[in-house]
Amino acid sequence: MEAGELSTVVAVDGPSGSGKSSVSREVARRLGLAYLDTGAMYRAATWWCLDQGVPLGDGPAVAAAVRDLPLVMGMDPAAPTVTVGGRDVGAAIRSTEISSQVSAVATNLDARAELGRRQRELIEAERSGGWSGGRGVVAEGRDITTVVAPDADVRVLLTADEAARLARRAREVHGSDDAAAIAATRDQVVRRDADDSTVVEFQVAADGVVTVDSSELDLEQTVVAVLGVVGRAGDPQARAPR
Ligand SMILES: Nc1ncnc2c1ncn2[C@@H]1O[C@H](COP(=O)(O)OP(=O)(O)O)[C@@H](O)[C@H]1O
Ligand SMILES: Nc1ccn([C@H]2C[C@H](O)[C@@H](COP(=O)(O)OP(=O)(O)O)O2)c(=O)n1
Repeated sequence: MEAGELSTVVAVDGPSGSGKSSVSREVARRLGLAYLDTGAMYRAATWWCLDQGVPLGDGPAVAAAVRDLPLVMGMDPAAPTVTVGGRDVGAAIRSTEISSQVSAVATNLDARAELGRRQRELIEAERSGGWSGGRGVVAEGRDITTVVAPDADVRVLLTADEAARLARRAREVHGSDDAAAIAATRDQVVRRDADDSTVVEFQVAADGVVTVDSSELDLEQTVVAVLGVVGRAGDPQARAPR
């Protein structure tokens, strides 16, 4: 039996507010898999550039800073961590300042190449060992099903209509989904996805990627739907030999 044969890699992509992070984390927890939040890596890279005084408009300087990024991702789904240069930045990278500027890193192709390389390394490490001891990983982002891990055992595009995504993010950030909260959230969700879409396709499922639409589902129903996709792929009859 080859090393990694029994491991499972689940790739989840989708737009902002579709539920990628909360659903992927819970799916990983229930299956005993590691959890990799690749968006947190883009956020950490943005935090690092600002911390180092690197102007986000200077593409080559951003790329150089990302190459030197001293990033450690803690992949326990019960308590994921993001550490840069020994500092826990888990809370800082969720600030509105980072959310509004992260696309500058996400649209930098050299930065994408570097972060994608690190993501592949982290995913491969979970196939043979890592936090999961070789059980595998749920990795979520925008280009995991297509660029980072197109050979994943399970590939899911998690979608939700714009109204559902705006309302979820507004409740999360502003504690309300009234008109003012929705308006205040629009930049983070709609503008950022439009910017990010210029470099990576995450609105339409690629060949072989299963779409799960969470617009009418609550969190638990969405977790169950994704577990269902994993279960079908885990069926030896359905799973192609690696
Ligand atoms: N299916 C769902 N129904 C209702 N709320 C959800 C659902 N999925 C996620 N949420 C909530 O919406 C917010 C955004 O979810 P998140 O997982 O951060 O999305 P993403 O990672 O795709 O941006 C969170 O507060 C989360 O609890
Ligand atoms: N694999 C990835 C993951 C995230 N990104 C981009 C998309 C977003 O602008 C940022 C932050 O991603 P994150 O998933 O935290 O964003 P959300 O606010 O949850 O939508 O990074 C990406 O380009 N490729």
